[in-house]
Amino acid sequence: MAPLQGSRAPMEFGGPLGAAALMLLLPATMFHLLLVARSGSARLLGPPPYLPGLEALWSPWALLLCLTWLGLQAALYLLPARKVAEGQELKDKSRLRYPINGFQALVLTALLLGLGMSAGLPLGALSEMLLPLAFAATLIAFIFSLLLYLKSLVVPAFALAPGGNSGNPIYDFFLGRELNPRICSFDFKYFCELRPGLIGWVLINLALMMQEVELRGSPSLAMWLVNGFQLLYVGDALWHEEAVLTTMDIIHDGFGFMLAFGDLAWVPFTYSLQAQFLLYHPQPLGLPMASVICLINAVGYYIFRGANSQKNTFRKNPSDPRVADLETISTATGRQLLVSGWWGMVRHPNYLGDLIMALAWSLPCGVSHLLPYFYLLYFTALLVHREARDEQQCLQKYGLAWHEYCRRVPYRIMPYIY
Ligand SMILES: NC(=O)C1=CN([C@@H]2O[C@H](COP(=O)(O)OP(=O)(O)OC[C@H]3O[C@@H](n4cnc5c(N)ncnc54)[C@H](OP(=O)(O)O)[C@@H]3O)[C@@H](O)[C@H]2O)C=CC1
Ligand SMILES: CC(C)CCC[C@@H](C)[C@H]1CC=C2C3=C(CC[C@@]21C)[C@@]1(C)CC[C@H](O)C(C)(C)[C@@H]1CC3
Repeated sequence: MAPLQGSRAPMEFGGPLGAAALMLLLPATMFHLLLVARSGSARLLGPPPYLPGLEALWSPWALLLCLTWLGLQAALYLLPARKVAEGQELKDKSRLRYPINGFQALVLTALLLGLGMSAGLPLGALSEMLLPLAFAATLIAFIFSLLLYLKSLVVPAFALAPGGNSGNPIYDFFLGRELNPRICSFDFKYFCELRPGLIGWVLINLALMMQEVELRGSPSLAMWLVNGFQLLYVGDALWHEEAVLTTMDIIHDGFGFMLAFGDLAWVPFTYSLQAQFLLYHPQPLGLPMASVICLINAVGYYIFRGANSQKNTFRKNPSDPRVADLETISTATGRQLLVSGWWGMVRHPNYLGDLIMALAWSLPCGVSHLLPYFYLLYFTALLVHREARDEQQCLQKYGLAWHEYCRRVPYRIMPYIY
């Protein structure tokens, strides 16, 4: 068994008790949302319309479909990539290599789907199977996390994540012990973060749109907007796939239940909530309002992409002409921090852009219900918490220089507010 790390990171998420509560609460919330979205009243805060029995949740076909989907995405991951990128330096000074072919996987999935649909594949029927599919995905996430936990017990100490090896099995199962679990060159965390869940999300959105066509003859403008905005977000993530290698999830967090469930179940089945809502609660949307919503999404995307690209370009090559003129602070690690451009506006401009987009994804659903705004509420909480975790890590990495950055750029996410 791998020894525990010398210096243990402080526990997050409320320790073992918080982790245990989240492991129950997250799947329960996901099923609540799935049930409520199709109910007449669609009340986010009310009780679910009914409690489904096992026969409504369990379907071997749904399990088979989920496993086939994972198999297809794994096969696409293994196809030759246009580029192989190196990750950040690890504790043993090595760097892992990652295939950059996520966008190719999206395009090939779309082509296969197009072929399937022209051969009569009833994609809309997927929208009737969301409950058993979500159940199967949750089951897979639990079993997968257990296997990951067992695997982590036999890896050397340097392969463990800084946060997920507290010695408490519940906490470590939740957060993930091993930083980069792999079999040969197949990296499970990197694969799950970007492929099955994100592509699954847009697939579910499309299925809901097809079902709307079946029911009402044509897709509504609101459904078009939600599908379009979220496809742009997923396409962007896969186009800029290499940038995920510098996120907290890849660099810092282990691969445990939180990310396995988040990637495989939470993202596809809760992030598609607006499209689910629209299928059962059609909303009128005029062109002027639709134009305003498109503008909000465009502003959000502009900030999100501008900020993420600026940081990624700077981290790759600080002398790149696109960032060379920006003002910086030097740190004791030899790395620099940007204090002008997007990163001089607030300390997390990318979160601000992401939140503005989240608002634009909910607005097509009107203002009669709180339910489609769940993503915005959850995402605000997630990013506020994530920002605090990142600040803590940056303070540890950069010490005084980070204090100086906070003095120069006092707002975290929203200028003059937070
Ligand atoms: N849709 C979703 O569910 C989610 C989306 N996201 C999105 O993912 C993206 C990535 O987010 P995340 O990984 O949390 O964090 P960031 O991309 O914001 O990365 C934070 C890191 O950036 C570096 N950094 C911070 N400040 C500066 C600066 N001034 N100059 C240069 N480098 C700096 C630090 O790392 P270092 O110095 O070591 O480089 C810091 O740890 C965001 O756009 C976020 O909105 C995130 C979570 C969920
Ligand atoms: C369910 C729990 C409360 C928490 C689970 C969190 C995960 C769902 C998210 C953690 C970080 C994520 C990122 C993206 C999706 C959601 C998760 C996995 C991301 C891939 C979305 C697309 C973006 O462009 C991105 C920057 C690549 C994102 C990276 C972080």
